Amino acid sequence: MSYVLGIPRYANVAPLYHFLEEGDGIAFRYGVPTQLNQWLLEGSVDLSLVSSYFYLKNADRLRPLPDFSIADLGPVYSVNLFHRKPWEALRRLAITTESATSVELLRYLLRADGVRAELFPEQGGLELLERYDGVLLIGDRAITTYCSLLSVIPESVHQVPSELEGVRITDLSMKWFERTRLPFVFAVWTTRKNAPPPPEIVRRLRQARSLGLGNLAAVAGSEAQRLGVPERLMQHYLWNFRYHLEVPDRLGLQAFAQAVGLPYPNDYWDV
Ligand SMILES: C=C(O[C@@H]1C=C(C(=O)O)C=C[C@H]1O)C(=O)O
Repeated sequence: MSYVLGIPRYANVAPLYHFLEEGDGIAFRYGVPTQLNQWLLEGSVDLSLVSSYFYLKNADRLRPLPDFSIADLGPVYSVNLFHRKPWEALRRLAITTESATSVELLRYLLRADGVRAELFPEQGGLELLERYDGVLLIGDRAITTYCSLLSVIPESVHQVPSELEGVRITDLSMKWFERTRLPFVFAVWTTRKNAPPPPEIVRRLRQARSLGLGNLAAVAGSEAQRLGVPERLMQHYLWNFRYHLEVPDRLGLQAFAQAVGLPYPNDYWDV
């Protein structure tokens, strides 16, 4: 029987699995983070990238690998609140149903600034701005939405616009950085506590990550094609991530646990 890996099909995950071969004891199951979170708890996947918030909330049953993350320091470019009114004036927001972490991050950032907005789960894109003050999008959808507003690809990271065609783009990871000066961890590879990860699988995951990061241009090329966005933009997007859950990332995760009032277990598989 194959060992089942839960994978969000987002461009930011591609450097981890692009060079991982299915078969030979490994099967993939794709889903959005909110689905994968449930599948892991239920047992229909064995090892999955799960939303960091979901992990923290279910830390009595889950344990992550020690050295894998989808994290970043500063802007992430794909966890965006699109809005017309200023941040302080936001009252009714549509939120993605794909993510647990980003929604809790948004809740925290609003609360920290004393902004009293109500959040409503919705599926859709910028058309929701007709009915809401803002729309939270993540992953590929946030990237393609950003690109649809962008007329020129910025030459420098300092030229990435935060407002396009009257729509403001608030990058939640950047807002987190301004507050904490720490990385933000969106997801971790996690198993159930009663089912340790086979070392051979972890070895293959590490090897795939090395190949993915070492050949980022190839990964970016195939993801750019899949999403229909410029390759140069995809490369910049991908080189921005932190995939190793290093000490600064762990400190970021600890600060996030504190921000949302959950304990930080600091307990990883020794593998
Ligand atoms: C930063 C992102 O990372 C993703 C965000 C997740 C979440 O918010 O639950 C889960 C997995 C990550 O791949 C993104 O897709 O925009």
